[in-house]
Amino acid sequence: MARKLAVQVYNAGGHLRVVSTKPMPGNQWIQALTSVGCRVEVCVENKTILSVDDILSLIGTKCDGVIGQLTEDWGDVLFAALKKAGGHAYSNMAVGYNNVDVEAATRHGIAVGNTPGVLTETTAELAAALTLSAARRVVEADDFMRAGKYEGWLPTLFVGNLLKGQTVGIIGAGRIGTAYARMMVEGFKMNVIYYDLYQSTRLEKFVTAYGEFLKTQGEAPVHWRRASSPEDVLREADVISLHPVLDKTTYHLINKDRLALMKKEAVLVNASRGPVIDEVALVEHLKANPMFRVGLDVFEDEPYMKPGLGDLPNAVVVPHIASASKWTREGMATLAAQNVAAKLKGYPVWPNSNNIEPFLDESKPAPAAAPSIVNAKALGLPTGDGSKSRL
Ligand SMILES: NC(=O)c1ccc[n+]([C@@H]2O[C@H](COP(=O)([O-])OP(=O)(O)OC[C@H]3O[C@@H](n4cnc5c(N)ncnc54)[C@H](O)[C@@H]3O)[C@@H](O)[C@H]2O)c1
Ligand SMILES: O=C(O)[C@H](O)CO
Repeated sequence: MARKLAVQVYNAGGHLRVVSTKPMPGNQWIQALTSVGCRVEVCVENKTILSVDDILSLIGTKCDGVIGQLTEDWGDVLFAALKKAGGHAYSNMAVGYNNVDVEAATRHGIAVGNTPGVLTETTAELAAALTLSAARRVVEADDFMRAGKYEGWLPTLFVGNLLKGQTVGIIGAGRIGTAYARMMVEGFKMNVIYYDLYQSTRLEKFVTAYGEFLKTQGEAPVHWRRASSPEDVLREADVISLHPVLDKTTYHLINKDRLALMKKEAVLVNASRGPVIDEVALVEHLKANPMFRVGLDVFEDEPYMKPGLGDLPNAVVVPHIASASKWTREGMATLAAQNVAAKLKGYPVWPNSNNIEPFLDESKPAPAAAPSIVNAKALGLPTGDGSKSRL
């Protein structure tokens, strides 16, 4: 018999029961649910990652919708239980949903939401921070300083890489990859080479226009190139940042053979998902190439690092914090709640998940639509901007 987990209840009399597996920041998300008649139960158990059994006990025998986290295994067992409890809606509080078996959800008629857009710039900024930290050896130098080893300026102390005028490689030039590329182009006048399954005309147009602008300032223009393979990017770029989704096509996209193609002094950044890199191969590569550096926000077996990674001075490692700004995390919670609330109310799905701004504008009521439902088509859900009613 599953253990009962501690929950905090909002709007106890609400007729629709929605569970959030974690407390989430801000109040707007609770408001989005209670204002449409939901009783909201937030799991406050002191346990970082909930098991499937934990979540089964939270779902119980009557549950209309759930907001869950990327650390949880949302597969057939949980969707079957949610369906049996009368549920119709699930939302990840994340844009990535590789922890969700969307086919299983669809089979059980459950809509799956995610939270695109609100975290694009925040995540790209952290990737940029990791790039700078790795290129300029910020963490190594900080450790050295705190250890009382600094005896005075030296011409050879912590020499790193200059970014200006170098080439940045993007693998996965979607929302975040494009935002990161723009930062590196505008900030450091880097040239861009990218690999994606689709053409990123937005990125290409931006780099072309910025190159023209630089020319008017009497500066060298920047250039872009779309590569026909990840190998082209790895061979050519001085900095490579990974921003694809995690699926079968990107699992271990960076492996031993591909690491060997990269420049000896290249910087590799990953703020996508850990399994995009074969982390064992990466540890070996870092050991053999001390001037090769990485900045990692995500790890293959989170919360763990592969043996040896944490001992290497040429790796900067942070605990999956790329979307961790107050505005972004509150916005993610709001979008997740709006996905669930709108589905339970029978509202349509917002037609453009690349523009979710109207859902985050607190000065106006949110559109009566679900911001982003990834299996909307498979479930045959209608799309619409919700102009007929408001959430
Ligand atoms: N570290 C974090 O905290 C954090 C925060 C936000 C997002 N993410 C991760 O970043 C990912 C990207 O988010 P986004 O909003 O930019 O998504 P997006 O859908 O806009 O971009 C993903 C891009 O990956 C491309 N892609 C898919 N398969 C590919 C392949 N085999 N090779 C190359 N490119 C491929 C897609 O065509 C798309 O352009 C998310 O799925 C999530 O896993 C991590
Ligand atoms: O996919 C996501 O949204 C992140 O990993 C958490 O922000």
